[in-house]
Amino acid sequence: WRRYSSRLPYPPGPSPRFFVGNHREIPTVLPWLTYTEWGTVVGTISLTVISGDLVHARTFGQHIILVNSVKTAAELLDKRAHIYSDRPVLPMIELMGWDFNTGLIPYGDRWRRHRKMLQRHFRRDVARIYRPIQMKKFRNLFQTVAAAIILSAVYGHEIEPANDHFVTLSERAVQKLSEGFFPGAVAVNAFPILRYLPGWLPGCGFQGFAAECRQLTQEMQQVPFNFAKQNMQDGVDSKSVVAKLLEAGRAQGNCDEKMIQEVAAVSYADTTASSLGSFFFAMAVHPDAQKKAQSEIDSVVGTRRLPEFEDRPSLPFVEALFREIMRWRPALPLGVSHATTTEDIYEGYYIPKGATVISNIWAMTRDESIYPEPDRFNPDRFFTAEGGLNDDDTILTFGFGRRICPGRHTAEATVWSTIVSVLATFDIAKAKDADGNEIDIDPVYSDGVVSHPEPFVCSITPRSDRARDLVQATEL
Ligand code: HEM
Repeated sequence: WRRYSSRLPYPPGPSPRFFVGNHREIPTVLPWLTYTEWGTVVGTISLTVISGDLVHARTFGQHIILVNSVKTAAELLDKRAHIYSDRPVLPMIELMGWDFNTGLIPYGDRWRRHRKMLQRHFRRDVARIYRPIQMKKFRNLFQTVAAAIILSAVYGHEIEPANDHFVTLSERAVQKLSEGFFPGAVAVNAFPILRYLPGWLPGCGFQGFAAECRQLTQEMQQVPFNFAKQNMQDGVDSKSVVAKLLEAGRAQGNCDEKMIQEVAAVSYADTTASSLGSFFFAMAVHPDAQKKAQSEIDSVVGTRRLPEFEDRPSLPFVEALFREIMRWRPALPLGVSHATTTEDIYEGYYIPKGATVISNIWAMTRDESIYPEPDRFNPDRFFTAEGGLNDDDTILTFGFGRRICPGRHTAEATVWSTIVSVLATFDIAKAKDADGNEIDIDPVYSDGVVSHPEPFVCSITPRSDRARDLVQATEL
């Protein structure tokens, strides 16, 4: 089988050059756009025949498999999850201290233990416990709303409205992770031996960068953990995830504090803020969709109270709007790369062991056969001809298979509750300049694993005196 399989071709893709492979074609800016093009273009100078669903490229010795369709992602990453659930080995990640993160841990026992802890506290039924916090924290600005929820649930820490120490630590570490792919760093990932060279050698600037990042990743794990542990010892906190994990560990006599620190820190290096930014952007430029959602909320909920999670099934248009935000601007356009633990054959193509497998969520959310006019923001696409919500409720940007985002139930509830609470009480629109002209909004989305809109100006005004009074008077 081995002899047979190694004679099969790799999936189609750009022709590799000697030694460097396709290193020069791999884009450094918004790569998901180029990868999506590779899935649709047939034959250019450097491209051989491209079938679309599966594309093969190579950088130096590393095989890269791009999965461009939901169907193929389901076949490989879900159904063959026993093969496709590893992560690529990137020495730079370890040098930067980011290897504590569940999302980057190789498939195996340590990952399994992490996942079990996370699932215990974030699975669908447990995620309901955080609903009161989700509703309460809506009062904060949207940039900090996600961090406020997760830090309160995980560490029992109520964040400062601005410049919160814990939030800053996480933001700086996440920022470094996105920056960590400059040329020197890419070279270490391709040639791991370089990690042993001293920082003063030319081209070894990555060592200093990595040391700085390692310091941050350690602090973001230790500082909030010590806070929660101290509160627990002082008898102030027994409800946070950290307090519960410590208690359970101690009761079982095998309390792995390091692992609890890691798992807790994973939860607050969170990406929910990207989706919230896209929501404000979408609402400012699509007033019709906004009005439609507001009318639905007003007619179902009335104006004497704020929406609750129990209202969710009665708000189909808000549901469609939520799905469309997550589809239109997926927070992780390329997900998190998987890797194969053994070789595989798919539709006559050979996929080697150790290949990096990239789920191109951007391409999947732009599949015209499922989402006509995919770049248009259109929540109505989630309704059937009969007027009911269709069954397309899988949020692709949470990834696939055994490595699918374990925080998805909490994240989904945070995004939904923010959408519905904001729309019930505020109007979002384009801001106006001094002459009263509307200021156009077209935010640049950042590169990196998480793509979020760069800050933009928009107007957020209370919908009416009644709504404003309600917000002020209600003990949220
Ligand atoms: C809108 C918000 C979020 C989005 C779009 C998102 C998306 C993702 C994606 C695409 C992956 C990789 C899936 C794959 O490998 O196929 C992932 C993994 C992960 N996410 Fe999320 N996530 C979000 C929020 C959260 C939250 C709130 C938490 C914590 C409670 C969380 C914890 C994790 C962890 C621990 C992993 C690694 C799982 C593993 O490798 O086994 N995420 N997420």
